Amino acid sequence: MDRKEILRQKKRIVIKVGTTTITYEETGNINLEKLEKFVRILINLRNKGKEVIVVSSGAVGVGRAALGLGKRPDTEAAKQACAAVGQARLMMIYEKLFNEYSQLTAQVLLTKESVTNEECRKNAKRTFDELFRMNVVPIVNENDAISVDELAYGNFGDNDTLAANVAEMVGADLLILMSDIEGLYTDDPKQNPRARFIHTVVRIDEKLERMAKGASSDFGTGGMSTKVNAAKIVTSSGADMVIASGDNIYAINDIMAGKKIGTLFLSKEHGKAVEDELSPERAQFRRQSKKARKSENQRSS
Ligand SMILES: Nc1ncnc2c1ncn2[C@@H]1O[C@H](COP(=O)(O)OP(=O)(O)O)[C@@H](O)[C@H]1O
Ligand SMILES: N[C@@H](CCC(=O)OP(=O)(O)O)C(=O)O
Repeated sequence: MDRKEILRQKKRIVIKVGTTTITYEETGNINLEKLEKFVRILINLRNKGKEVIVVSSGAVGVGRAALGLGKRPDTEAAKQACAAVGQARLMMIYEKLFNEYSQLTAQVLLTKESVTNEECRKNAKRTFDELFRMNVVPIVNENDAISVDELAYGNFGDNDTLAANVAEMVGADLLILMSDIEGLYTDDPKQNPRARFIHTVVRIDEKLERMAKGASSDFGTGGMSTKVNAAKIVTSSGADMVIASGDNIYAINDIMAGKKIGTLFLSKEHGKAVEDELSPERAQFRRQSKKARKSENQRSS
């Protein structure tokens, strides 16, 4: 089971772009050239028959730049006001770019309840299903102007976790996180020059979780720890996940073609298959234990 085999057949894909991918670090303004390329890549994926959902960060950063705030806003109200300004601007630009190719988009702003409350989750899923049926590309973000989960606590709603929850909700088979770094290292390479790159993650354990630290830039939020958290959600739901650098936005095409770009987190099922390929004895032991459990269950029922 190789990367090409796994990635080329993906059908429903969630792609998350971080603030650092779509804005200029020095100014916080939107990188229009990159956003335009990104939109073309998305439309091309649709032309190939794939279904895509975008999870786009950037509301706070873009709002902060638009309002001319030099430093990161330090009150919740200021961050939320930035998000309200920035989200509208961001959507206006996405809308304009998609419109050039007559592709309809939709803004879907979610809150924690959209995922944790069963009724809201059902509604959100129904909306996504309908949007897919209508050939619309949903552009998702957290409803930052009213939600405090992400802005205040930096966990649930950070967009890495949000993207994972959306991928799980819509039954996506692949989540791609475009970041300011090419993937997962054994430690934060910005702090530790001896950190080594990890191409494939077969299984997420505590050791791996400890490697992933927080964000180091002024605009990024979650860092690697929220990405590994996202990988846990996604790989348990049966999908694979890739983290890659948004510096080269065309990397999305290479990922879809199965090239060795970024860090691939294998779904639990694929991870087991790879482990079994590496160790046939282990595969045999697993099969035998499964058989023993089955006959034990049959005896006791
Ligand atoms: N083990 C690690 N491997 C790679 N990057 C890491 C690791 N631990 C922490 N990081 C940091 O995570 C950052 C990426 O996350 P973040 O700043 O939230 O950006 P984005 O939202 O664009 O993905 C990297 O720039 C890096 O400094
Ligand atoms: N929802 C927030 C961004 C949250 C977030 O996770 O940001 P990032 O680390 O840039 O992906 C916004 O749109 O500004």
